[in-house]
Amino acid sequence: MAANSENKLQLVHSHIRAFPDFPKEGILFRDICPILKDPAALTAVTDLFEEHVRQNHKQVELIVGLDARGFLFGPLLAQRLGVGFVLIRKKGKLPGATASVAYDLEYGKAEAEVQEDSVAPRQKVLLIDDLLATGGTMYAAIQLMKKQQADILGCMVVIELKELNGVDKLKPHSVFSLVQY
Ligand SMILES: O=P(O)(O)OC[C@H]1O[C@H](OP(=O)(O)OP(=O)(O)O)[C@H](O)[C@@H]1O
Ligand SMILES: Nc1ncnc2[nH]cnc12
Repeated sequence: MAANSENKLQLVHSHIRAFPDFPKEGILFRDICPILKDPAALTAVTDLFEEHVRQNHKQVELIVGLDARGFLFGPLLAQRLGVGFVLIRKKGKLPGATASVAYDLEYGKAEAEVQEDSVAPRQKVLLIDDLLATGGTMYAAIQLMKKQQADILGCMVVIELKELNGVDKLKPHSVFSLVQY
């Protein structure tokens, strides 16, 4: 990896905090708020995602972000790439006709929705979120994109919690992560 990219990764890494027992006992919560507070760190995240997409997924047509923290990184990346951004939201937040799917979280249960007219059949999409834990949220997003008959190019996250094996749940789809724990 180029020295420049390595420096950017270190900058991102140094802007992630860990909070034990949040939101429940036994969960080590990885907090990305310091990244958002430092423009250099947020630019580094966007640069690294952009570099990955330009090298591996030139054909991308839409960035699809997951509620809520995928919304913090996705639109910045989409704007850089000159493509659109689509929201996958928790149930009950999107107007109009929606498709939905239920899923399990590391610390609970939820239901995800997308507007039916947001992605056209065979559109090439990349999914983005801040963090991959069990992979339940990203798996639900993949199911929603399949319902839309999208062409899923891959998934991207800032943080991957490797011990939870979320990547296995998402196969054969690829997961690109900046920081791994
Ligand atoms: O891989 P998983 O086990 O599914 O967990 C990862 C998801 O959990 C967090 O979101 P959360 O549902 O807490 O919602 P928030 O973004 O609204 O805080 C995180 O931002 C991911 O979306
Ligand atoms: N450990 C964790 N830290 C932050 N967000 C999460 N979402 C699911 N697990 C998480």
